[in-house]
Amino acid sequence: MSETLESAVFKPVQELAVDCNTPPERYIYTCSNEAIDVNPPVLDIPVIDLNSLQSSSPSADRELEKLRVSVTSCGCFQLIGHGMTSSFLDQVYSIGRDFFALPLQEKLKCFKTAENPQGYGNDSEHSEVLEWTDRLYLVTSPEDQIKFQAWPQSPAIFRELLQEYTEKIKLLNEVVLKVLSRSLNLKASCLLDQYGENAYMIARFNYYPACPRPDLTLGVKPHADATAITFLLQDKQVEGLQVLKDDQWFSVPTVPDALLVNIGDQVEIMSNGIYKSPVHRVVTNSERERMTVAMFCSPNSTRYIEPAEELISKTRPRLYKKVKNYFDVCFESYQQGKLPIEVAKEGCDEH
Ligand SMILES: O=C(O)CCC(=O)C(=O)O
Ligand SMILES: [Fe+2]
Repeated sequence: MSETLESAVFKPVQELAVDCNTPPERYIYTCSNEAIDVNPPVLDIPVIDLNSLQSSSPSADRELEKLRVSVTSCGCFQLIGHGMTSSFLDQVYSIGRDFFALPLQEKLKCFKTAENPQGYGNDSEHSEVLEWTDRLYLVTSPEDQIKFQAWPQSPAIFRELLQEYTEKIKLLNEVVLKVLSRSLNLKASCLLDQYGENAYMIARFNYYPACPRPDLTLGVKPHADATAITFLLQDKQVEGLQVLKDDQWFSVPTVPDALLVNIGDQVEIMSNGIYKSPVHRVVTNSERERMTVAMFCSPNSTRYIEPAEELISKTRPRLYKKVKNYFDVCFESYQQGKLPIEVAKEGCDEH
């Protein structure tokens, strides 16, 4: 490999975790006064069956109501009946697991750079509190944004499988946006029309090595996803995701073959805040590594999104302004030390 400046200072957490008794200072999460609770109560997240939602039987209405309640109360739901087989999801999962099991030299062939943030790496070049995780971050759609040079050559099936998964999630995302519209009493195409064509899809394989002190470090710090929708393929063996609800952390269980569907900031905006993008974080495990595959779906950066007209009224005024390229909003918010959703709210009545 040609060693870049970035890869020279890169410290994979995977390597750090070997023979580590205490995480280095930079990984100690000091941003909260409370200790990290690795075993909070379990969140009762409804399991939504897409087959049942799309059927013409009366159970479809019940399922739609369950979806509405679930998204209103926790901003996410567990989706089954999505049409992807268990063995296909296992294959998607294993291309990530196999990639992180490669020797470092091999993984570094996909190393991200300052010019191209896609690829393998973590945030160890940054100075803030670091997260106990390594990642493989790849734009998978639209085609002209894909940087295949950052995609692993090994395992050999990686590219074909991730592209197949992308196509399946693309279709699933459209269906989910339609059922979310219906659950808000909007016409089925309402959210999808705003979402538009040539949307962005990003795959992020999150690898969390076992950590000697889960009470001191986080796999991912508290955040809300900047997406429209996130689909998360969880680790079947090891849990770690937590969602903040009513100012308390809850752990998210893994449901076999379900995809966890997370409402992102951009659906929060389009729904005029009826659906909230949940704040979540990831805790580590002292015994076992964990890996997840997140698929982030967002409108194309040229697209404007705003609260649906039908959801604005005298009693429920418009809460967010019209925004374009939410990644720019995120950057602006980061510079101002605010949450992106707060920036989307500023001066909304002026637009
Ligand atoms: O790994 C997880 O459980 C969640 C990861 C996550 O929140 C993210 O990638 O945005
Ligand atoms: Fe997230």
